[in-house]
Amino acid sequence: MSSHSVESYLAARTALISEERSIRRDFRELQFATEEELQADQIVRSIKLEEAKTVWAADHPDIPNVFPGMAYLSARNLITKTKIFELISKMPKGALLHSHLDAMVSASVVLKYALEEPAIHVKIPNRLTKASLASTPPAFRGLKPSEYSDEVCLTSNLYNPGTWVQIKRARENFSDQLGGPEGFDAWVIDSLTILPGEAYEKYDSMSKIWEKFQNTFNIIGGFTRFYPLKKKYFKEFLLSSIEDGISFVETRLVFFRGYLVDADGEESVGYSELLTAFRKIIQEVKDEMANQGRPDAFFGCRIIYTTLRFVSCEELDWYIDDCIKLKQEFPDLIAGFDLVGSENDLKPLIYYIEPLLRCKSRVEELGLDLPFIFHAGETFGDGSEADNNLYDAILLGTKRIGHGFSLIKHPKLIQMCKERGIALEVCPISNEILRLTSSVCNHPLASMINQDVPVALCSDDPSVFGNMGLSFDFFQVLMGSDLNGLLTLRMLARQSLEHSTLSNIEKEKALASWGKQWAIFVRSVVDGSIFA
Ligand SMILES: O=c1[nH]cnc2c1ncn2[C@@H]1O[C@H](CO)[C@@H](O)[C@H]1O
Repeated sequence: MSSHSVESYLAARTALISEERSIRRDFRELQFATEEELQADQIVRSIKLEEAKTVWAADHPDIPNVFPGMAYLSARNLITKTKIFELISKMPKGALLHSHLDAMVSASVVLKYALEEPAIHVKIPNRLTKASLASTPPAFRGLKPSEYSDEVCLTSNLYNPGTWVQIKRARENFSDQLGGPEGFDAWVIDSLTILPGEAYEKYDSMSKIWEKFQNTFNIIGGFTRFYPLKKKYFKEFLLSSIEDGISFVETRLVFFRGYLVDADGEESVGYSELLTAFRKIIQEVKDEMANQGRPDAFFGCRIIYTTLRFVSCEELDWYIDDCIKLKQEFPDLIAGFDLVGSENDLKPLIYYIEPLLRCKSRVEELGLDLPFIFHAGETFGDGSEADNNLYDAILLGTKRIGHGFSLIKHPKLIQMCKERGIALEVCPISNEILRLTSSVCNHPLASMINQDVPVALCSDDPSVFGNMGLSFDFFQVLMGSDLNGLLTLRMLARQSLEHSTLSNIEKEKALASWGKQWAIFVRSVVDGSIFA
């Protein structure tokens, strides 16, 4: 009879764990960590352990289901009080590769900008009462002086639904019963953001939460189609990203066939003019950083041209044409092409196969560097149309995959992403709020990282979700696995630059700049000055 000794069992166990760990991605990270990085990693691990016992194990009477990696919107106020968050806020994060430009500046700042614009007006479709306030969305627009009305109050009994009121007046005269001017601010801000009660209770299905989510874009569009505001918005997006340690961005902008509205209310600003303004703002921000002695803080911004997944094939041909023209005019600015909107409800990529293949041929003929960078697999389906988008995205040669949440179910596609260097733009907080997962702890991210699928961590729509910058998403990554540490975050930051659309030479420069900032950050963790 053979005997099983505990010693030999423990030896086999240790051997298995180390064998398995050695094929995980983070093991390779360890191989080229400096002594100082290893020390910093230990410091982060001990703070994480400490806070698991204090912050995340304490009783918080007003907060449900508390644990590290818990539902983001409920956790947010706790997160911002942690030392880990303070530390991550100061971390250089590399590139932000997946974001939607209309959701990048916090709602309170946008409202402040709007109140400075006399042309911006607001209207509502029905009477506002305490009962109807939360379900009545405001609509905004920049008007021509000839369209201004005498109406000064949205909340009076005499208000005729559908009449435009100048935003500043609407705010000043907002009824006291609805909270006065502060009530107006809260109403507008709530219409542009998702609150915890909405994400976790009121909108308890994916289609309900998507409806609220999509509405925030319909509302914000009234502001961001107003050209003077859009320019301020864009600059604020870049500056606030830099303050969070992001040094390069590729952001998705939905292009329409029409024009933006100028200060005089005329729809007269085309996309060439907008992109020229963006280019100037990017340069201004680079100059400002250089003047502040922070030349490594910002490397630039590019736009991923997008249209929505409900256009017809003929319309898509038009948008592709438009995108190609703009790429020829702004080769430095246009990074790629994508289709956006709910994959679960709208058209799959295969529906557009003819225009997409025509696009591929033209881009090749013209020798343009204009990759597809498709959203795909933002679903918990396995074999659904949204999930099948992964096959099409990869076959069509996508440079990266937006989300790829369902990739985990596809062994062959995982292998292809690894072989071809197709990075996933993973947005854990977005996926949680849009009801694909209940916590970062059961998000496929850890599995993707461990299996060595390239990943860039992204925030998606931070002004709607309240995860401004990338600090909150990085925080969640640290919470999402017991093994994730500072080296995991280093890997994600570096991969974001490696999988950007920058040329190889630009990438080297951007990585070198990031490396310098990273070394300073690591030192400040080790010598404790980060908390000074
Ligand atoms: O996570 C996402 N997946 C798919 N589409 C999205 C996501 N976030 C925003 N949009 C879409 O992008 C447009 C603005 O750029 C919005 O209209 C929204 O439908």
